[in-house]
Amino acid sequence: MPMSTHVVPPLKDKSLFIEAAFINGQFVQAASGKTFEVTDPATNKAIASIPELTVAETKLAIDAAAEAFKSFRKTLPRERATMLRKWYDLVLANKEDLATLITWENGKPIADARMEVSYAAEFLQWFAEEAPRLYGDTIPSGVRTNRIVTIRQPVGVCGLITPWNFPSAMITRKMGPALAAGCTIVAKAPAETPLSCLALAELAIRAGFPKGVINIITASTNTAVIGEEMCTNPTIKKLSFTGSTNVGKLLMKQCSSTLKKLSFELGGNAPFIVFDDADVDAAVAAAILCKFRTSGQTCVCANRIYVQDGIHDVFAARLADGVREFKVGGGYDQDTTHGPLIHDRAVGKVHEHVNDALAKGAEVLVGGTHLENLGPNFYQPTVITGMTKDMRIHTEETFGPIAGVFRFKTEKEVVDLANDSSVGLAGYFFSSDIGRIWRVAEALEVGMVAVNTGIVSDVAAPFGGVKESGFGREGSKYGTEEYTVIKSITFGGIGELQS
Ligand SMILES: NC(=O)c1ccc[n+]([C@@H]2O[C@H](COP(=O)([O-])OP(=O)(O)OC[C@H]3O[C@@H](n4cnc5c(N)ncnc54)[C@H](O)[C@@H]3O)[C@@H](O)[C@H]2O)c1
Ligand SMILES: O=CCCC(=O)O
Repeated sequence: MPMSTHVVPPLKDKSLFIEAAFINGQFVQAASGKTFEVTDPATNKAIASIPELTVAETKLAIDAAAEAFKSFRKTLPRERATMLRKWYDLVLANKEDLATLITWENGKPIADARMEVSYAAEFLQWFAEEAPRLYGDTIPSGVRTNRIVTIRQPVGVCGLITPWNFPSAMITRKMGPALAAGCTIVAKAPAETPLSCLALAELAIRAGFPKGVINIITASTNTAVIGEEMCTNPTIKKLSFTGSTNVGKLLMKQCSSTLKKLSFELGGNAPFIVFDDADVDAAVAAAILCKFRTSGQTCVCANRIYVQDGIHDVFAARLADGVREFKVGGGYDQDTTHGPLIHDRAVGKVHEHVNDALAKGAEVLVGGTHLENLGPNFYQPTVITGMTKDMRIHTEETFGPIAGVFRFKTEKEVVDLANDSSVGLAGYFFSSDIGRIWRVAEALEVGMVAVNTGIVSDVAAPFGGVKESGFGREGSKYGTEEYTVIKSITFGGIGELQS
């Protein structure tokens, strides 16, 4: 494979820097010779040239996955567990290189990138443990002479599409359960961050996954036509997508022609509620983690921070103090706490949200500026007060480092505000009243509630949303269900004991 002329950061294992797609066990270039550039968000400089594959090459990958499925589906769960476990070990053994690649292509600080690699690896470990536990049921029959059992079988070839914000973890969260179930995979790597996905594929080969079981399609301008192929090709039996709600809706429409099994992990607009009876310091610390993780570019980041009247001013002042401590900079600087946004469109959206709030009467306590002196994609982490529900931050996911603080008076008022959204992924609140904790947790229209903590992400917990945040659950004991189908087997003619 041709090596790039770009300056590769000092990887211990340089073979993990891969500028190729991965089809049927081979790293390949596009037949057309076309490539697209991956850029470093901190500088906008090109860092890699990746093949721009076509629909025809996507079909080859789908066919390879279908061929591989014939034998992979028959592997013992324990054999798949062993491969997943080996892959987990290899990911951890190469943690520093994988983190270096994440920081390079995504921009997040190296400490966060290391945490992402650990998080990504945990999905492989977890599903290595789940593979041998794909249990069925025995079911009492309504017919005296019948007996019913169920078995869970792999759904088949799976199409996986993931975003750039967690270049490693979003892909292992899907590949882990798919492989545990005995499925084979065609994954479309995000155009902004394909390097992590390709390095993981190289480690998967070393872990022993047979050729054709994992295939990685790379493309930028051809993304939409390749997506359409993945949705309409009848050989793909399941599509799992993580990304925006609008793209999710398009893919769902396209998948209807072949009625695929679907999982959609889509956009959020998380409410973060702080009641008067909360521990304010704990709530401020959690809001900082939850809102500004990956510079606000996670689907579960707090988007609307509601603070009750009695503690509003002290909370907002302490939140702003915390944000003033941030050190924004390049991801490889050891003292950087927050890196750049992914690209200029992200910066543009963030700035529009701030300006919209200011024009409607909000006030900036800290931030509100594009830090062009650091690079094209840096935006100062921002705290705004005086937020109201007519502002864009109330209705749209900002996906950036802006903490908009709303004031509220009653429990009912804030639950109504929190639920006034077309999406429902995560919701957070802080309170010390056990009755209120139950009432509010039950009333929030979201897939994941966090009480007195700012982090919901845990491989053991089911991850997913309601409303237009999608459906299906990743991680947890439910994760493999998305990649299996239940078959019932009815045994007849059993009769009475023979004498
Ligand atoms: N619910 C979750 O678990 C979760 C996790 C991470 C991100 N997200 C959401 O993802 C969004 C941010 O990511 P984004 O802006 O890159 O989202 P996006 O929907 O634009 O892109 C997501 C992925 O889909 C691909 N894609 C785009 N158009 C496509 C098409 N027509 N056919 C096939 N693939 C296509 C992109 O290349 C990318 O890899 C946010 O809304 C965020 O909330 C959700
Ligand atoms: O951005 C979405 C996923 C983030 C996470 O799993 O914590």
